[in-house]
Order: sequence, then structure tokens, then C-alpha cells
Amino acid sequence: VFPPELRFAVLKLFKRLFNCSSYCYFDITEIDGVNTNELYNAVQLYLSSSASITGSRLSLTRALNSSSTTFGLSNNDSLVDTFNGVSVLWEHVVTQRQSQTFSWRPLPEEKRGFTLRIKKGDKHLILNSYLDYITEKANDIRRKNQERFLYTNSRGGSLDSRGHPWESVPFKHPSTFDTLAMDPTTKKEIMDDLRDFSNGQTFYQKTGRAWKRGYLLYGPPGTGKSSMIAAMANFLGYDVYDLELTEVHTNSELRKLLMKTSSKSIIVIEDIDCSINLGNRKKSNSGGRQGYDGTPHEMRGGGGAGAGEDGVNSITLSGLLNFTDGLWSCCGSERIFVFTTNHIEKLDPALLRSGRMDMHIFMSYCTFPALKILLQNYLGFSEPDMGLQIMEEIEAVIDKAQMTPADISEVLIKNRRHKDKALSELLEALRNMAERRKKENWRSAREKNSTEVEEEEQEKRALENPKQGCDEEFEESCKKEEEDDEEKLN
Ligand SMILES: Nc1ncnc2c1ncn2[C@@H]1O[C@H](COP(=O)(O)OP(=O)(O)OP(=O)(O)O)[C@@H](O)[C@H]1O
Ligand SMILES: [Mg+2]
Repeated sequence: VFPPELRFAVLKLFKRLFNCSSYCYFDITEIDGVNTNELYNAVQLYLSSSASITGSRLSLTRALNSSSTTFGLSNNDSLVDTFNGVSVLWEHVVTQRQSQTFSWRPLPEEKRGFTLRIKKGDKHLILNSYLDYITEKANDIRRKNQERFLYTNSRGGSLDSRGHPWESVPFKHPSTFDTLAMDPTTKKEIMDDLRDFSNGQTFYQKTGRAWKRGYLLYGPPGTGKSSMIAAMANFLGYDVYDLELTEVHTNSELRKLLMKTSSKSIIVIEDIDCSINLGNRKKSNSGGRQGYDGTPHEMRGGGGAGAGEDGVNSITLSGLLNFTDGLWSCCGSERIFVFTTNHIEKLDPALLRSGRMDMHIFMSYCTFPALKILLQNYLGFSEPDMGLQIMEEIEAVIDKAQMTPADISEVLIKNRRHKDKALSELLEALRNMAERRKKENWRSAREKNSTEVEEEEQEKRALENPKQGCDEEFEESCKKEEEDDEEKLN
């Protein structure tokens, strides 16, 4: 019946008294300075599954759209856990924050933390292995629950009451490497690369490299770039941070966002060519808003999309490269950066140079081996079906048609109950498309030819009759001078 504040004060008093006894205490607060304390999250997860729960009161939570319920310690409740025969006491401490004076960012109303009480004699054992054990266990639970999150910074620069700039929803994208239609050898290469990366802790430590990797996915729309990111996340069991660059206004904001991401995560920037104006470097260099950040001026990008003449959005390419490459990128570990683009030719060479993005993956139009995967997934095709006569006809035309896996899946979904109809419609669609492509190619070749011929003729004319050109220029400049004079007189 005591108010929580009073209970906490009494508990604190008890703690003081116990302090002179044989116990020692460790506080694990939720927020450590500006960073979220990962150990707090790990302890919370670990305790929610602990079999030796003795707490008399548990809190139950289920996140929006989540499939599982988690239980944890209620505010200011405690439980006993045992590790290697040693008993420890965990207490969840929640206190109201004192009424705040002005602060540069809104702080949560409650201060949360766990207090671990152990016997002084057990200190060595606990600190050496118990906390590692908890972290490992929490990771296992996370993976097993398949409860991963998709984070977005769509709120702009504003923070929530806990000081997080990211909003999250449970990540439930069904795409996997099995459902992804692409060249099987490239797919295997990517999967091996990811596997090596996630098992590579000792390698990265030994070679002195930051434990991170970058992938650039490029190709036409509808070829599976976003699906590939989801497949990567599902394969590794990582969270996904979908970074909306247009919502980030400065390089330091970008850095803060990075600091608030957790390890074992994929940080995604979709359509990088649209998010940051890389083609407009000169204009942005002359803008005075960007401070010195140690990168040569040639490396600077323009303002992000939405960066108007007023330069409100002053994020630069160098800021972005620092984000992926610089010292700040190592403030966590096991990080994957993925950039996607439809137009690789528009990207700044600084972003493409070797070592920047470790793998450049071209997501192509649907090839025959990729089509086989779609047929297996959508129509339940097996090996004997692949020997059908119509498959040969499809194989003959598929490369010329240049259809995306997204277009082909549309045809297959529509007819998924009728295999034969699906195949015949697909063949027809492929043939129509191939015909269209042929005409398009022919037309563009003709246009190219005619412009070339025209240019040649113009050059010839200029060479044959140079005077004519000069006369025309002279006449025009005279005319302009006359007009200017008239204007001045008026
Ligand atoms: N390679 C593929 N394998 C399986 N399905 C695919 C593939 N490519 C596209 N699809 C299907 O098409 C839809 C759109 O694909 P996705 O969003 O991954 O394309 P994208 O390359 O990211 O396109 P955009 O460049 O427009 O973002 C997906 O929902 C998926 O079902
Ligand atoms: Mg996409």
C-alpha cells in the first residue's frame, strides 16, 4: 500500500545497511549517457525466459503486431537466479525522474535499471562469465523468437520520450534466399559471404578490420533488391534499420542515428541516387553551411533531396562516407550496410571505389535459372516439369524479353491454379515483350544513327563554309548590341 517512491526509499536504506555486509551491487541502467545500454536489454530478455523466476509479480507485454508475449519483472520487484550453483538477486528499479529543468532533449519520465546483488566472494565468477552468459543467452532467445525489428527514422530528427530517434515495428518480411529468384551461383556467393561475415569475429579482430561489410545492390526496378535485403536479414537474424536520408538534415544527425543502432543489424539506404544529390557537387561546395570535416572538397556531395536553395538539408557525401567508413561506423560491431540504386551510373565514383562497398551485386532481369526458382515457388514445379517442350521455347526468348522477376511473378500469381495456362500466358507475354524490345532497340539505333549523320553533316558544312558561320555570328552580335543600346536609351 506504500507509494512506490516510499518503497524505493526504504529499499535503498536496506541496501545501504546491506552494503556493510558481504554483498556487492551492480547497477545496469537502461540509458548510459547518450547510448542505450545493450546489457540492460540483454538482462531483460534473459530474465523473461529464466526458469528460476521467483518474482511474485510479473509484467506482461506484447508489442504491436508481435506474435509473442514477453514477461518481465514489474517495477521495483526482484527475483533470484542461479548460475553455476551461485545465487544472485536481480531487482528491477524504476524511479520517476525529478521534474526537469531545461534539457536539450526530452528525457524519459522514468529511470529504469537492474540492480544485481551478489556475494562479494562470488564477484570474480560472476563478472567473468555470468554477464557473458546472459548476453549469449539473450542473443539465442532473440534468434529463436525470430522477433526482429524494422526501424525507421521517418520522424525526422525528433526523439521519442526514451531518447530514440528510430521508430520500430516487428520485422516480418517473408522473403528468403529460397524464394529469391536469381542466378544460383551469385546467390551462393552472397550466402557464403554473409556466413563468413557473421562467423568472422576472430578474422576481423586478427586483421584489425572493423567488423562490418557493405553491399551495393543495383538494377532495374522490380528485380528484387528490397527482397534481397529482407532475405539477408532473415538469413542472419539481424534487425533492419531503413535509413531515410531525406529526413536527416546534418552530418551530425546522421552520426547520432548511427550511434543509436544496435549490433547485428543491417543499415539500409534505398535509392541512394535519389536520396543524396551526388551529381551536384560544385553548387553545394560553394554553399557556406558545411563545416570542415577533414575530407577533400572533391569528395563532397550535394544537399540531400529536398535540400533547397536555402540549404536546410546540409548532409554531404563525405558525411555519408564517414557514416559507413569512418571511425564512427565502428561504434558497434557486426554491421552490414546496404545501398540500393536503379542508376549506378549516377553515383559518385567515391562511393564506388574498391573497398568502399565490399560487394557490388547486379540484380538483373529474369534469367532462365531464376525463372525456374519462380516456377518452383509459385506453381510447385518439380524437375520433370522442367523438361516440358514449352520450357525450351521460354528459354529461347526469356533473355530477349528482359522482363523483371516482379513482372513474371504477376503472370504466375494470376494463373497459379492452372500450370499449363500459366506457362502459355508467360510465353506469350515474353514473346510480346521481346518483340517490343526489338522495336525499341531498332528505333533507338535509328535515332542514334540519324543524329550522328546530322552532326557529321553540320561539321562538314561548317568546314566547307566557315565564313557563313562567322557572318551569322557577326550579324547576331551586331543585332544584340543595337538592342542593348536601345534599352539603355529607354
Ligand atoms: N528476384 C526476385 N525473386 C523473387 N521475387 C522477386 C524478385 N524480384 C522481384 N520480386 C517480386 O517483385 C516484388 C518487387 O520486388 P522488390 O521490391 O524486391 O524490387 P526492387 O528491386 O526493390 O524494386 P525497386 O527498385 O523499385 O525498389 C517483390 O514483392 C517480389 O515478390
Ligand atoms: Mg526496392
